[in-house]
Amino acid sequence: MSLKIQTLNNISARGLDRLPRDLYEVASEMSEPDAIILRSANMHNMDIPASVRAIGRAGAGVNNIPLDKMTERGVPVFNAPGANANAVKELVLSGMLLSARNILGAWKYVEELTSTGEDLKKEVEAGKKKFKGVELPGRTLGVIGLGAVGVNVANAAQALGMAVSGFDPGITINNAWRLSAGVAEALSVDDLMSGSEFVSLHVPLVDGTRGLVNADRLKLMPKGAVLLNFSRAEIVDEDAVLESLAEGHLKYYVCDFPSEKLRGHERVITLPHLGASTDEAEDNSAIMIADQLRDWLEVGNIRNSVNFPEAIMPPTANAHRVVVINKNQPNMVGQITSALARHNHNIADLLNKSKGEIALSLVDVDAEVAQGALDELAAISGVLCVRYLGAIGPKAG
Ligand SMILES: NC(=O)C1=CN([C@@H]2O[C@H](COP(=O)(O)OP(=O)(O)OC[C@H]3O[C@@H](n4cnc5c(N)ncnc54)[C@H](O)[C@@H]3O)[C@@H](O)[C@H]2O)C=CC1
Ligand SMILES: O=C(O)CCC(=O)C(=O)O
Repeated sequence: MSLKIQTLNNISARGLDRLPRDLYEVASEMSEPDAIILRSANMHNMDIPASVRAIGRAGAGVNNIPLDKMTERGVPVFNAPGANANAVKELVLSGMLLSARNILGAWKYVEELTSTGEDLKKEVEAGKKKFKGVELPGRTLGVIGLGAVGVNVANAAQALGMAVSGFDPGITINNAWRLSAGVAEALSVDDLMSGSEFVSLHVPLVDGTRGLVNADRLKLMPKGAVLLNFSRAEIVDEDAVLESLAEGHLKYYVCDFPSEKLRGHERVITLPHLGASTDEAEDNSAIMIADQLRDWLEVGNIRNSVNFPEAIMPPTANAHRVVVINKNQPNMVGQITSALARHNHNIADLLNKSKGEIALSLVDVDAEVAQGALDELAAISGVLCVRYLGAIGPKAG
């Protein structure tokens, strides 16, 4: 078996090394790939070949991938939850410090001084009053979205002495356990914004979060507040931010998504989508994605898919595995097992899971599966895809 993996962005070599080259061909240009690994490349207008059986996002956000189209085709999309969360947290903390202490303005001031010797020292001392800042302990921070990144940001800010509140109606039990006890629960986005001198956004870009921070909500923030956006550009109404800065209401906008309008503004700090760009985050994300893709392509297991159910079934000794992906509708398992029975196949183990419109069955059959049986499975109405993985398990002793 040889599997072809196409990369659409630079992916850490430590991750790609998890794909053994006797089994995998990995390249940025290839025809008919079995899977695609990417970071921020925009796949929405891409012609995705029919050969693709998986997409792996080496990161968190999947708004650059046509999820609905992939679900309709029966293609799982994976991401790497939490793999880059510490990197983003550290940049958010940097952003808070850059804005609280006016560091970039102060640095620019010094860079532009042309005097020397004693005159330089005098100018330094005379000029520094323009850059007086504030300290973080006691300041209020509101975190919108308490997922992998948001919880890290909230906990770190609290450890620095800030008074932190958070809003996330969909917080997972796991993230609720990770959250420091002192982080207060805001009742709504409006409630959070009206009580926060710093607001940091950590929600995915979906229909419900597009334009989440608008002119009305910016007005709720205290005068002199700082907004940090390391989520996605479209979550914030950029014109409203520029207006609020011009009115002297918002003090700083710190974000990871530059635009023509934002660039050059003295109270906007934009970084080149740098949140996840550390050695550690790039390695973690690529390793996680490579391992998950291997588990899916070779064994049929699904971990951390955003459009497919979690499905993990240890291979049965001496069995041959069939993976069936179908629309989540009644009587599919019955039809799948009947089709196999018609070909005298005995089922050794079976797992069926569903999520939204998609269902997946992992079927371990105790002998090699005939092509006729596979054709019959593929012909069942509602089946989107059938994959025959063959003998994947240990040999019985
Ligand atoms: N700048 C960068 O390089 C990076 C940016 N990101 C962005 O940050 C986002 C969050 O990343 P993670 O924390 O890893 O994702 P996550 O999936 O762990 O957390 C997202 C959280 O947002 C919550 N949420 C969704 N809609 C909400 C709403 N309307 N109000 C409040 N909470 C809401 C969810 O319940 C979830 O707990 C990503 O989707 C991505 O867009 C993530 C990593 C790197
Ligand atoms: O891979 C990157 O550099 C971007 C990371 C990111 O935005 C994400 O993980 O959502």
